[in-house]
Amino acid sequence: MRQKVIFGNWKMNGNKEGLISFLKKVEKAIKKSDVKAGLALPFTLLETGINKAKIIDIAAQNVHFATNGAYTGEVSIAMLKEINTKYVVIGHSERREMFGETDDTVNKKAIELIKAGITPIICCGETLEIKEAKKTVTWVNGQIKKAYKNISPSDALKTIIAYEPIWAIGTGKTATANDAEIVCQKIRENLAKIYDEKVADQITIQYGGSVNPSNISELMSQKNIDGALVGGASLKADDFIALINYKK
Ligand SMILES: O=C(CO)COP(=O)(O)O
Repeated sequence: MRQKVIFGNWKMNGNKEGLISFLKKVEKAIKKSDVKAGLALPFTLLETGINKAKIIDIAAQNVHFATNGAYTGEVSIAMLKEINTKYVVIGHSERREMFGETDDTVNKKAIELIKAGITPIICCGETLEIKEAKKTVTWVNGQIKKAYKNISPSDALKTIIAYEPIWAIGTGKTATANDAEIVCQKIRENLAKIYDEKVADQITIQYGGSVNPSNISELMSQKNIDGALVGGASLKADDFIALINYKK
């Protein structure tokens, strides 16, 4: 059985003091369970998070695929590795929309992260326009196919996928659990076509988009939804605790 993996994505929020008290409160309250909890933090908070967190895994929200060089403002994989970063979120729709992330850069980042032993959390998801044109599955499967180009089956197992419909991010509109399940199931079928069923069956697929303490249980009860990537609701310790300790 796949383990549930619930990560908060703090986006461009938070500070050191707030993170330290958040971790103290949350780690005390997280019940021993089979849920893996994580937090994707801004670069400046990574080291604090990694040093202070005992249970929660820490992720970066972006990285550059190049080893080093003239990329002003960017951070390399080696830099993240030096501070012991275990996960990096790549291809988030906000990065695709505002910072020029493409399927090609997502693929390059995934390949280099896997080489470095860091788990990429590969984001995909459709706009409202694509959803309304009933092209969600084609779109998302296209993103996945390109993200996994030249990645071997054994390396594919070292990745996580986050399905985040763009129209559901920060809008309060969640995909219904059933709609999210259908897309996640289609992603898994696509992985089975790219690789095989055994590989597809082992890859964690998270859902993201307005996940909160009141809808988490229903989403997590779906067969093909293996966790969540949570923005807004991960910023408050009490909500994050409720998400991790969700009622099964
Ligand atoms: O983008 C998200 C997580 O990466 C989702 O954000 P919200 O949970 O705020 O909708």
